[in-house]
Amino acid sequence: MALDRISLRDFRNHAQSTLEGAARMNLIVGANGAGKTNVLEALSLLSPGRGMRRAALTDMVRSGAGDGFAVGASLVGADTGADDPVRLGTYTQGAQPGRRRVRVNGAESAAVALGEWLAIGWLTPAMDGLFTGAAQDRRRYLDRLALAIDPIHARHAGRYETALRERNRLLSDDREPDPRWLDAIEAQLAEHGTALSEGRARLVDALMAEIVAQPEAPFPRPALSYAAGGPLGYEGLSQALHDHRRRDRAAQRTLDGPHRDDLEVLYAAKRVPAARCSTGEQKALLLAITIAHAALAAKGRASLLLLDEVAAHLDPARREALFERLRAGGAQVWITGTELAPFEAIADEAAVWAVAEGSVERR
Ligand SMILES: Nc1ncnc2c1ncn2[C@@H]1O[C@H](COP(=O)(O)OP(=O)(O)OP(=O)(O)O)[C@@H](O)[C@H]1O
Repeated sequence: MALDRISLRDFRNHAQSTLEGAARMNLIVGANGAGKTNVLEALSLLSPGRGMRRAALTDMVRSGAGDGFAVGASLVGADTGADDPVRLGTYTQGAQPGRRRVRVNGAESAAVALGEWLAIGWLTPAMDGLFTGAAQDRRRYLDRLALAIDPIHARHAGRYETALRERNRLLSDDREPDPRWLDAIEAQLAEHGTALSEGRARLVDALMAEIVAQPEAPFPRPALSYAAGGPLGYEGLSQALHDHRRRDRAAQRTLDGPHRDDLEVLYAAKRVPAARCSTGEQKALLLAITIAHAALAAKGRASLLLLDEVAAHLDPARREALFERLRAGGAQVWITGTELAPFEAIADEAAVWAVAEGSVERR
């Protein structure tokens, strides 16, 4: 299962680009600012969520274009019982520029429907600070990985966020909150919060099982653990929320729950937290997680792996090892680079796409 034909209309600097006949390995090559990452970002929108850059939809529309953008792709080899490819598409319209629409086989669908066909993972230079940065980014990262495996995870995350905002609003109000209203909101928090924690913990377990099955060298093996930010289980969480109303009111925010979770990552062999590893080691740990996740995601559904500027920073031995693992995994891979030289080892088996000034040509 893989994408075969991809088209971008009025997306970033691409007026109309079509990639016909994508391979299992795809190299996107071009000068700085050519529009390579834009192709990856367009692909990332074929999953629920805000895409690889978490950008506003209006920023994605090509400057000067009149009526929104469109990204479409056909998925071949899916187990549908028919030979026809599955057509996936997402677009915006000028009349409602802030609304992303999704179509599956021509029928208007919810964004989560994309997740039933495709699991998409990515690694970008913007993620370099993941281990040293804010816990919120690691939670978001965990959720993105989890929703690629189980699209329903996104719904729990959304509902939890909504209920959390509502409880915090009530707690910071000057008036005493209505306890029955709090009961109802806390029931929502406990329900979706429990599903969220369970989804994150399940993901970490599954990732670890995949990681230990991979060879240790030359990428360091990460050890992941899920650090819960509140009591686990419906009863425990709803009781804590109920018992801590007074304290949370003083703090004007909710202090228990999965919005306080974190993902802890160690360089396993050294028992050193990832945040204290070198830049190169951190990148290698992230790559190891990314590859393990793609392998996990490829079970049962088409899996796409988007690697933005990843190869240039690896020494030749690690680069070769990366290609080896990508070959062994089941994901369709998209890698960007400013030149072809670092990819010589896979240039024969890969489709090479040359990008220049927002247009794409097959080499
Ligand atoms: N909405 C938009 N309309 C038109 N052009 C845009 C839009 N958004 C971004 N761009 C342009 O797209 C170009 C950047 O494309 P992209 O990020 O894909 O580059 P790249 O090929 O990955 O480059 P690098 O190698 O430097 O990372 C920039 O020139 C930027 O100004």
